[in-house]
Amino acid sequence: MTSSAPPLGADSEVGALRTVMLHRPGDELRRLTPRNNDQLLFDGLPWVDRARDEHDAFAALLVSRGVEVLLLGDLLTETLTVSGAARVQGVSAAVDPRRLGISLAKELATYLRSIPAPDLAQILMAGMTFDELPIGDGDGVSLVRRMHHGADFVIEPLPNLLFTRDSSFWIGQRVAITSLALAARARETSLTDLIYAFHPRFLGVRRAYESHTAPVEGGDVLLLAPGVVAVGVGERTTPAGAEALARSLFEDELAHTVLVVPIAQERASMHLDTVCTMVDVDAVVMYPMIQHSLSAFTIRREDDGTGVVAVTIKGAQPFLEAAADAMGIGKLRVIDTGLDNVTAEREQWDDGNNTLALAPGVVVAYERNVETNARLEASGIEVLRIAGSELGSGRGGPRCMSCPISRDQL
Ligand SMILES: NC(=O)NCCC[C@H](N)C(=O)O
Repeated sequence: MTSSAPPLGADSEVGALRTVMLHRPGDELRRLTPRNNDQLLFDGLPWVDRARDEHDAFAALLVSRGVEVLLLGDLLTETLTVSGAARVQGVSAAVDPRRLGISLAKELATYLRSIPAPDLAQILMAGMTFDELPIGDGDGVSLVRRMHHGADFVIEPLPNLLFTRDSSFWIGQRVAITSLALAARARETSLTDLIYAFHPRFLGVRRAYESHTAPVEGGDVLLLAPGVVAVGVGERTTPAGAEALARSLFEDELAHTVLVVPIAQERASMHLDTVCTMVDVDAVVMYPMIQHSLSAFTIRREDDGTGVVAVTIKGAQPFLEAAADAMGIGKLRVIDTGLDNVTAEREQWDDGNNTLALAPGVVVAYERNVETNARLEASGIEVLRIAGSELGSGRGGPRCMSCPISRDQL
């Protein structure tokens, strides 16, 4: 780390953002077809060049506001360049003998370990088809090769890498590599794991939620205030994941209170951050349809002075009340996405609630959510608008597309 780099870590969603990890859309998005887009968790087929333009504009906006932008693809290439162990691990997570058979898997793994780092990074992100297999079928006896269609994947692509918030998140000075619930995304964490383990920028960084496997996705984790974390439980993060995360955060003294928040198990609200994000130290933007029904179980770390971590569970009670209590504020202000149900539902679907705070009261939002953005501004929030017509087809907004690596402490 250079001496001028800001300290790593985050204790809130709104402290001034210093460093963020984004993923510039790449060839993994060109893998999407009408036949696989549902399975790969996209609602349509993005126009990739335009998505990249939109993303470049997002990154440029952050840079213009003094934020250091790190790109996942660059970090991965640098990691694979400096570390042989990273290569071995990355390849073994991508090459699956159960799918390819032992001989093809072995041959492919040997080949991949030998290619230049940028090419390997590209394959680990964008995958590979049988047509693209770089090794010949020698004596022509690979049943796997004969029986697969040329367009089938030898290595599945990772189009959802774009949503860097989900595959890792920082809490305190530690990073958590998450455990993604769905097959289409599971391998993403093998890449964030490599980056944080082997990239020189992150040497010495300690882990949170280490070695836990119950599903926890970063989009479900909201750092409400220093020591206070909300965890959504729904389509992705499971009750077991929330419980394990809470215990782990307590043991590492990264939190004293965790609010576990049930959310509808459906695509529109796949993560807590699709219905609620923080826009100021005491304010959230929230989908109005859930404002009065959202509840929370409050789990607290009890310290009896013996060093043994005990927990208490309270609830469920209304989320807004539980949050304000835990944060030690009288009231959590709510800015909602509109009174008209149809507009609110449309803007929630288009990630109106999924804003990224650059500082208290300053957020990045998709321009298309006109009503939500107007309501944010009417409440005194500065809204920096970005285009997202193509980026949005994966159903994620500015918060989903960013993993804050360094924020000023509150
Ligand atoms: N935090 C988020 O809500 N991330 C958006 C993830 C979208 C992605 N297509 C997914 O379904 O996982």
